[in-house]
Amino acid sequence: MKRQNKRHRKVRKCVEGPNFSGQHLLHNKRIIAEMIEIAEVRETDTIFEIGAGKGVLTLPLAEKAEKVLAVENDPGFIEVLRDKSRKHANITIIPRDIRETALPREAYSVVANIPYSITTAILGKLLDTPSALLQKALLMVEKGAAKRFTSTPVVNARILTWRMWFELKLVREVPRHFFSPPPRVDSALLRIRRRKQPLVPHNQHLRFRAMADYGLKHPRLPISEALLGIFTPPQIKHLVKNIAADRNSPICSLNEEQWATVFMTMLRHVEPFRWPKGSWKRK
Ligand SMILES: C[S@@+](CC[C@H](N)C(=O)[O-])C[C@H]1O[C@@H](n2cnc3c(N)ncnc32)[C@H](O)[C@@H]1O
Repeated sequence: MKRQNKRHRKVRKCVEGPNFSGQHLLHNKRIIAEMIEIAEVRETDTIFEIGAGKGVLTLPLAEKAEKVLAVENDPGFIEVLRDKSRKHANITIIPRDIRETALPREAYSVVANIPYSITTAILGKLLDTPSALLQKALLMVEKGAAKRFTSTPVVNARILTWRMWFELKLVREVPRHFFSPPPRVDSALLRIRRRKQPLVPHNQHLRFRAMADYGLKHPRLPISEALLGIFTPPQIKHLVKNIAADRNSPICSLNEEQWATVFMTMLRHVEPFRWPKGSWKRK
């Protein structure tokens, strides 16, 4: 271990513009064991680990899963990982930036203590395309981010769209002293599960996103005003009755099931030229 750390420091010195971003390594054995347990890793699982660091999660994951694909972009950590995983034929190290790494082409789950500075980019990569092969994920994230992804009412169209296909839950808060060095923010475990029944069909995700962007442009606007460009006033009257909502309530008060009904009603009863056009770009 000492030898590896020395080597790590040595390798770091040779790297141009070292990347220290988000390098808060887990050192608490209890939370590592808990993460593996909450993630419900099975022996047939392919685990995609984002930001493997020195492998504190990688090695126990490899004991449980069929294989682990460990993404890491710090050359020093990659070398430590290579050393440590020598005896584990089921670990593949992917020495790349996660933002430029292709997702697995087989069904996979994610277990990771991710770099917090690119949380939204990582979530977007995993969740923006709902028909992809992601089965479930357990991510260590900043507590504030976990709250934003899981809170109600939903004011963000992208997060609402994810929730049509995935259930997101903050499962536990994690104190700063479980990390070395401790981050400046509190952390939490975010569990993501694919819904057994998606609330709207997968192939409609871009169209749903366009409608969500339109509807949530001003989240506090009354339902009847926020949806007026899509539905006619008589259609809105039927719609609010159908979803048991008050036409004067803010549009952001709708839950995921109500949004699904709004969307399916639009597809069935509104002429396509009135459907909002997607103007969003993937970040
Ligand atoms: C919070 S640390 C977690 C390390 C390890 N999994 C642990 O729990 O101890 C995040 C890791 O992500 C790596 N990382 C940061 N940015 C990355 C990127 N863009 N692509 C891949 N890995 C990245 C860092 O080098 C670091 O090892």
